[in-house]
Amino acid sequence: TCAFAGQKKVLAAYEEAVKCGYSGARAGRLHTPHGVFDTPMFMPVGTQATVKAVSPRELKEMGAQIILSNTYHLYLRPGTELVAEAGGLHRFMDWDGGILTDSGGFQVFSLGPLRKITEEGAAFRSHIDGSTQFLSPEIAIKAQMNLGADIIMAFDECIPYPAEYQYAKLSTERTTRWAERSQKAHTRSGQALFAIVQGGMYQDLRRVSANDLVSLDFPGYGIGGLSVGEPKPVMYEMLEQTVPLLPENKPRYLMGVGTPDCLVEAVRYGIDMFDCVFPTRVARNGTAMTKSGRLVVKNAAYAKDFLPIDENCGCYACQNFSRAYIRHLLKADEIFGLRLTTIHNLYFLLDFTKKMRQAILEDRFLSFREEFLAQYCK
Ligand SMILES: CNc1nc2cc3c(=O)[nH]c(N)nc3c(CCN)c2[nH]1
Ligand SMILES: [Zn+2]
Repeated sequence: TCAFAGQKKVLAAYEEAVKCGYSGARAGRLHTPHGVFDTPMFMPVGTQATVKAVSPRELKEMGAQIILSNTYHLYLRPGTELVAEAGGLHRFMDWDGGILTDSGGFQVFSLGPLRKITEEGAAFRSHIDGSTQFLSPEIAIKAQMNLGADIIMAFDECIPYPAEYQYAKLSTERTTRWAERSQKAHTRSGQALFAIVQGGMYQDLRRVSANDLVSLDFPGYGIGGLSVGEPKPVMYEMLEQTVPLLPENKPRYLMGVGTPDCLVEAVRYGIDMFDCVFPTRVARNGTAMTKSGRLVVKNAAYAKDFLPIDENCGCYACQNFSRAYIRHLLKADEIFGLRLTTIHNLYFLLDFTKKMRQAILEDRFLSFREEFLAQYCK
């Protein structure tokens, strides 16, 4: 069922399937124009309209439901009007699953040499050609309407870590005003706009940010400003302060997270959606993810290891190739090597979220979490 909020049909409606006992963990289903998707879910990152080294067919095969693309990059190159002329991002990259675009709020501060932030927006220099650029809530929303993702994000400032209380306070209040401007600029029906909770690492600012954004009534909520170098216990503390204030019948998306241990903790607090470049990025330098931790398949130790990366893994790489073969490819700088480690790492995280969902539905999530954390060395 799709919930209705005000006069707009909420397309990322959230029907909660099961709530698990003591924890806030829940298994839900997310309704979008491109399908109904299961949560908890991991979203592979396809920053420039491609998940690096894998095809849409392979993504579908490994169970990807929603993938993420970045407005910042596509706005600078090839331009979001061009993508709109091509028929929108789904057509352009031949992906018929769900797409979520980030608003640029993070990339502006983490990529381009930042020029200046004002009430109006953020001026910066393009990391591609150094040209002076400007993003505001209105520009970021227009760009995302051009791209045509199923879920788009409000324009925000990801507060750096550490940050002074006063700066975090002023920035968070501005991000809330930017969320309201994002909402007013968002005129495309059939597309859900999520707000992004900020507040730095300050409990009171996190609560104010969450309450202010909830009163503006969005169909879903991102939790931003985390996984920016803070200690994990601080991230969990911010989740504990924030998640309970968000509506139970709306999706919660923890931005930029993360490793399996962070995922299982965040699901316990009630997070539904995740994205992270980690699995694809470490794959490209020859590191594979397993339930016991990382396996640097490039290491000499695996030169004559004819077993798969993980013999219990159902991915294309583990079903057909050995560690020795993948190590050989990586040492020889063969592109297929990167493809195999990427396929494995994405499959691992997609499968991990599926296993968490199953555990929640069978009301055994807390023991699943215990067993996983006991075996996984960070
Ligand atoms: C890797 N850590 C991380 N923290 C983030 C915070 C925000 C954040 O606070 N705002 C936005 N718009 N994006 C963020 C992202 C990008 C997610 N793909 C983050 N990534
Ligand atoms: Zn595998």
